[in-house]
Amino acid sequence: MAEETTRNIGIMAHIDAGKTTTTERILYYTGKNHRIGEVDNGNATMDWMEQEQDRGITIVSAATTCFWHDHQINIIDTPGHVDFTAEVERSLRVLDGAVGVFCAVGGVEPQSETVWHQADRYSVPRIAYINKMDRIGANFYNVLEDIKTRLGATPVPLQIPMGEESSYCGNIDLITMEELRWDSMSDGSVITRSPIKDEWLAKAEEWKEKLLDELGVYSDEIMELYLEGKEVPIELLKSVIRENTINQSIVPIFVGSSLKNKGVQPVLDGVIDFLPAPEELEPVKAHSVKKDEDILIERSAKGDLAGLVFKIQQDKDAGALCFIRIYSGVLKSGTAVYNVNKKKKERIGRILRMSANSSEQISSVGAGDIAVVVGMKFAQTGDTITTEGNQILLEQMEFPEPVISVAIEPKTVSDQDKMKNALENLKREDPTFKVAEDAETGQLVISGMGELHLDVLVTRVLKEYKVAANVGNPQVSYRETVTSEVVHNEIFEKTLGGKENFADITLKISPQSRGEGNLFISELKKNQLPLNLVESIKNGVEAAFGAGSLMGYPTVDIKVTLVDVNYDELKASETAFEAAGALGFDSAFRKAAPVLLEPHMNLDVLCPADYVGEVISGLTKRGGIVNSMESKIAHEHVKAQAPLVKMFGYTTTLRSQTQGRGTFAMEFSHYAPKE
Ligand SMILES: Nc1nc2c(ncn2[C@@H]2O[C@H](COP(=O)(O)OP(=O)(O)OP(=O)(O)O)[C@@H](O)[C@H]2O)c(=O)[nH]1
Repeated sequence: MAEETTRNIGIMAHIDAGKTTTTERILYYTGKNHRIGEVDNGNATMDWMEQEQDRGITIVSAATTCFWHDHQINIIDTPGHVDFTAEVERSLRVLDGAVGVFCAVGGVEPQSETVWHQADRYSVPRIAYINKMDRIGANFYNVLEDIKTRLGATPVPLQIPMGEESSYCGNIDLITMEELRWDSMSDGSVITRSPIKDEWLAKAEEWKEKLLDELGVYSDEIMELYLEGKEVPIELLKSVIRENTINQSIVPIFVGSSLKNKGVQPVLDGVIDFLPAPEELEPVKAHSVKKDEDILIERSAKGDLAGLVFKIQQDKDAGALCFIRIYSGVLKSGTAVYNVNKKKKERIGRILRMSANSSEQISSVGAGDIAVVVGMKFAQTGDTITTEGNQILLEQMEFPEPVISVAIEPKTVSDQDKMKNALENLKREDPTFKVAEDAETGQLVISGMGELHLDVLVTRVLKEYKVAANVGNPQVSYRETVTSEVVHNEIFEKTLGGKENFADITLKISPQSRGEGNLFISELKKNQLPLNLVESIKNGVEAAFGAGSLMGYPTVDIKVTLVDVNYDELKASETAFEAAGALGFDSAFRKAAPVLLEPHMNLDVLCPADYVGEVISGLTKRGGIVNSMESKIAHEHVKAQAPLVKMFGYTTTLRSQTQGRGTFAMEFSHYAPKE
């Protein structure tokens, strides 16, 4: 299929906005599904993992292909919970456009705000779909306002609903000025288009004017026709909307009720009409390993192969499924490729195109497309796949450090092996998940981005991989740093294998600002010490950065300066200088007034006005600082900061404080000294 007919899109939504229901309808109408899967029955095809069905939420993004009006749409499912940052970021990285799904009752919830802003950072063009128009309390116009004020976006409705709640019966298409109706008793496959009846005419004209007025800002041609009272051709409207959606000036708005099978097909039309095809986008940023310089890669099937592994999913039968986005060239089965990150060659076996519940084997996949390669051995999420001759790295994905951890201990020896395998698989899938061994207790500690993230990981180890294990309570991941400047002299002297090893170095250790990270620099004069030995000291210091001497947590924001050395050519060795670096750092660290840092989180809490007092006092009790409070249409929005350690179990507290009506999002903000 030609490139210009491909769309790689994500569906972004707050939990419960109806992403799964909407995706199901999309797959149904695009003819891939035989029946409509209902989330409530736990048989939705996208939610194929057992655990997702238990929890009723979508946690893992699957890439699913469907076809609509001679276009291929690859849907990259995007989780809506900020605890799954890595999932969100990795899918944003490979999609070219997105559909934001909002609930007509709840509007913009804190988590959709976070995900929306992540998409801003990745410059992803978006259209939005306001779902659940049939629900009691549905208000299309409130959500428009919310999108404007909370997301800072420019919503441009291309459709408006006829009625709301139980009287919601269809949409007015403001582009063609027609009524669109779906038979309530049917599966919604058939749309009846008819001229607008008197009842809706005034409203339709009011919103058409608003549409023209808004688009007139971007097009003199539209503005002139509008001012002269002339008809604006549909093609002109569509091309101006397309251009300004792709450059992210506007967000076209669609509306419907996925559950009632109304309003979904126009969203699919919108994906094709207004979201970009891969080759319309800027060349891709990459780094040439051989030349050590940044380069741009044309998005063409004729170029050298460049693909990004954006997801790994373990399949019980097939093994590792590697989801790869191809940016340039063609990936063919039976050929050898090169994994630049792992510096390993791999053979490409089967290539599959995935639909929600089946897969089709294909022989190749070209630039702009997405496919799954079965059984790659080394690939990990984030790796670049290319040819050996063309060593380039696509822009790397950056993930925040995990802030919470839990100890996990296998019950028997056989569980130990199973757990090793499980953790290894999970690590390949999820780069924000870390495994480490506690230096003191020898216990395995796994870390993640939040309580829910860890909970999901632990449940997968126990249930999916069937490992019997004891699991500790979640712990905050602390960091260690220094608060004063100290100069320290370290002398290393040891006879190893009959040879004297000697190093004498002087290090200055000083605190850096929060977030600056660790740094090693050398202030030695030229020729004071051979460069390989400076490198050895650096290696020693950097290895020691990994564990502070307070409690063994990683250190942050420390600058180490090598200020002097005593070099004895006969006794000097790399081993000695590396050891001196590591030991010198440890001793200097101890002297430089070290402190423990704990993660502080940004919190966004939404709740109805009646509960806001209790919510704020609850946050204050947990050591939170309320930064602002704003009254929104349906709720109060409280922004606060609090130490993560005090926020354990907050989901439950908030639920009981607000009778289930409060929601919150929490994100890492900064590290601060532990009180
Ligand atoms: N009344 C009404 N309910 C809907 C509509 N769409 C979805 N729902 C219901 O809303 C709930 C959440 O829908 P999902 O499709 O699972 O939402 P989601 O955004 O995928 O949620 P997660 O998988 O948790 O992220 C389910 O109970 C759906 O039946 C709608 O148009 N109207």
